[in-house]
Amino acid sequence: MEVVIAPADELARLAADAIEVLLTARPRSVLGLATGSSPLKVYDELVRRHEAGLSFAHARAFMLDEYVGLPDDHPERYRNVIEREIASRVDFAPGAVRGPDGNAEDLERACADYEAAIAATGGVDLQLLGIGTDGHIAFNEPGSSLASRTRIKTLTRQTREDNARFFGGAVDDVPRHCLTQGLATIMSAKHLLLLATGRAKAEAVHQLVEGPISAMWPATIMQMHPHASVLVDDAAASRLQLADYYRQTYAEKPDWQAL
Ligand SMILES: N[C@@H]1[C@@H](O)[C@H](O)[C@@H](COP(=O)(O)O)O[C@@H]1O
Repeated sequence: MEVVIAPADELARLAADAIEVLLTARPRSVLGLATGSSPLKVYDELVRRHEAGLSFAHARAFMLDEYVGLPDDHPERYRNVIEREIASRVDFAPGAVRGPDGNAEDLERACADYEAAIAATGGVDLQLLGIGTDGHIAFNEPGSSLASRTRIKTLTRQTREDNARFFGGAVDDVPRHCLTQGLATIMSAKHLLLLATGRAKAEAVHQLVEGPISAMWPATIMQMHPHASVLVDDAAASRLQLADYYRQTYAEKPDWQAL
């Protein structure tokens, strides 16, 4: 696991670099897109690079998760968030960006179909991730099976309170259920790239990088991934025990070594 501690703008550039290198080498790559505020600067940076010539025309993308039961046109439905923040701003082909269907009549079937669709592409090449204050990735809340696949989950009160800011502050308007890629689904991606900024994420980041692997902090499963990059700002890094070592490692990183 590589930990990079840097200002948020630099983190966004590093993440965009990794995506640009991938798409340039293999235009048909499969990207994993995340919602939440953490990846927004990365998406802005990708849009700038798209305007400078980077193409997504042959790429495909899969979203991590979706609320259950939000109307199709609700602005906070993750499908609409991804469309607004990135998909509509670059040149993905129609139908190239997919998410789990939180309004399907048969939700279990929708989860199984989603797993099959990801597998049919050969799997996600680079998965962007944020982290919840309780250590969730996608919507894998504490207690999630470390071997889980896409399924229905119940959101914790903490996550609904954290996300209430997207619903005008009204926690009761935040859905109680979601469909989410499981931890094993996420672990199948070839490169995991997690972004976290702000002091509210400091404990979750400490557990993710330095805690024991446990379903209580689901993101800790990333310690088992052979290629995981954790990009954090000073505030999110403020509880890391080995912060000096991570800073030194990044400062001494050879020029030829990518994330
Ligand atoms: N399902 C999403 C996660 O994918 C995201 O990583 C997390 C953190 O969000 P933010 O980046 O806004 O802090 O919140 C949500 O619950």
